Amino acid sequence: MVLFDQVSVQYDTGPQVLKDISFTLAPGSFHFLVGRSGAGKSSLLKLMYLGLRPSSGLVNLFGRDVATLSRADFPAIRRRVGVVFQDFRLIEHLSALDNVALPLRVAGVREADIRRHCSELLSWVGLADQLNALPATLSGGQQQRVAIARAVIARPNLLLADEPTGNVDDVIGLRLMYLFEELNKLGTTVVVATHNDALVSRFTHRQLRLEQSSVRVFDPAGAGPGQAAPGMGAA
Ligand SMILES: Nc1ncnc2c1ncn2[C@@H]1O[C@H](COP(=O)(O)OP(=O)(O)OP(=O)(O)O)[C@@H](O)[C@H]1O
Repeated sequence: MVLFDQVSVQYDTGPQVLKDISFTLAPGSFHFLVGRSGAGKSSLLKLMYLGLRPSSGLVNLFGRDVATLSRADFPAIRRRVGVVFQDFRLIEHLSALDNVALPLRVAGVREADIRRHCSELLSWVGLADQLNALPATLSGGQQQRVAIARAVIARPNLLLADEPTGNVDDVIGLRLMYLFEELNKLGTTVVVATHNDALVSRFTHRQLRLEQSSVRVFDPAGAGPGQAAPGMGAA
């Protein structure tokens, strides 16, 4: 599903943000991505949704080496990836429902089905009364839930969530995690980047730990720290 081999990232003339990172994500796996602020979590996620090219090394998504992809290949890959951005990136002139509907409209789903699916999911995340609200009229936590609903509505193969519980209270945070777990049970590979150690410790999912530009795979359910190498550890 995802393979990184000796991947490094450097922005312009700055220091290396990620250095020789190698890991694999097996289809259907669930990982937390943890590390202090500035450790490179968002950069690593960007590599997985074609938002950034590695400075060196190999990134393989869905069996394709991203270095060999042309711009024309991007939309098909991106349709398979749901992203919850740290800053939400909702379309300001569209209602909550129409923001969530975007991936389904791109996929050509029937309008009646779109309205039904989107209202059901928005109700499930506690926004039944805000279907027609514009993003600017919603709180940060409500906008975050709209962003999450938009990322999961089309059941992506890969879900990447950047601090998806950063703006909500613990109860809603847990509910959103359960939503990700449900999606994972249906086959979606999930990566959740978070600072929230308390949340991470409630689950036994594997962790990609970013420290000093390197990644280490930790399996709380297993024998302890593992090595991060292609074809093992996170698979
Ligand atoms: N577009 C960019 N240009 C230059 N430097 C960047 C850019 N994006 C990120 N960086 C730098 O790369 C490093 C890693 O940033 P990144 O956002 O990936 O970390 P993070 O772990 O997601 O942080 P946070 O938890 O605070 O969101 C930081 O030092 C940041 O300043």
